[in-house]
Amino acid sequence: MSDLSAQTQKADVLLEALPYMQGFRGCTFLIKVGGSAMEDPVVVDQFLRDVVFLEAVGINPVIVHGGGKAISKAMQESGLEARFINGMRVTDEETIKIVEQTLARVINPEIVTKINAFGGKAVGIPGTEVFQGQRMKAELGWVGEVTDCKLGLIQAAVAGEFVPVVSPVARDLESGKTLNVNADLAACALATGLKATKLIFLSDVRGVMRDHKDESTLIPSLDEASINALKADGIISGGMIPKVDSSLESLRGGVGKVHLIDGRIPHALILEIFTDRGIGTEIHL
Ligand SMILES: Nc1ncnc2c1ncn2[C@@H]1O[C@H](COP(=O)(O)OP(=O)(O)O)[C@@H](O)[C@H]1O
Ligand SMILES: CC(=O)N[C@@H](CCC(=O)OP(=O)(O)O)C(=O)O
Repeated sequence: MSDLSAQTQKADVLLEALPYMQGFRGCTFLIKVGGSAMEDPVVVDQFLRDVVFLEAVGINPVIVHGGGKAISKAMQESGLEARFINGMRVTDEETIKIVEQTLARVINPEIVTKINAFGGKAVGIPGTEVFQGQRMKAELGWVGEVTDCKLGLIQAAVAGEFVPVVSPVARDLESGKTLNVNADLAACALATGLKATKLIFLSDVRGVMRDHKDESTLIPSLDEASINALKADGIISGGMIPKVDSSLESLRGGVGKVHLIDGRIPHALILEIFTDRGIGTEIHL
């Protein structure tokens, strides 16, 4: 290929992105990055560069991060066994300390530092400053659901062109203590509060598939009726259930569209948003 045609191809790639950039200027995208998509530091770097790119073209990215795998590892190092009920970590007094420490001292600062290193501006915001909650079930201990979001800090950060990076913990309205919140549910609550144009989940699967183990069975687009049918058939199970259920709730609450993408694919975010063919599963009402 001649130098000139290679250069022209680069221009074509940029021009394919142009209508998306024009359409999304000033829009808020809530991006949830799961612990399972944060295993490989090279891919995390690529993802965070994409976030800086989004911000640079006038989109307002807001990040809610998980950290389930890192929390389980920290528990193991402290001699504690991780236990889950329907995807929720059973969280006793000792566990909530580990959850808070892992999120506040390891995961959150890592994301903030990297965004800053890539030339963006990020600010870490503890979920307790944003999410108000209540305990879910006695058997889960200090696990909460979000009852309200305080948007002041997020809006101030966005106005100052900072990317807010929020951890999945909430302030318990009754006791004032910290509650451990499933990061998917925290992301949905915040996306709804912000009326985000898009809610994007980065996980460790291609999207919703008919057969987990066969990527060629990826389902590109889903609505409420098809989700219910797939759940009834047991095709959507485990960790995917809270993701799709809370996604539908967010859509009903005013979020524009939900995307499930594979965070292990290099530059998954840019590919999903700025190219004509998405790479994951799109959920709409
Ligand atoms: N139909 C399905 N398609 C894809 N993944 C599914 C499906 N049903 C269940 N899953 C499970 O959902 C998991 C993703 O949810 P989860 O583990 O909670 O991710 P994260 O840690 O990123 O939040 C997948 O790893 C997969 O095991
Ligand atoms: C209540 C509950 O289960 N909280 C989660 C919070 C982190 C999370 O959800 O992280 P991922 O997105 O990486 O799974 C936990 O303790 O693992």
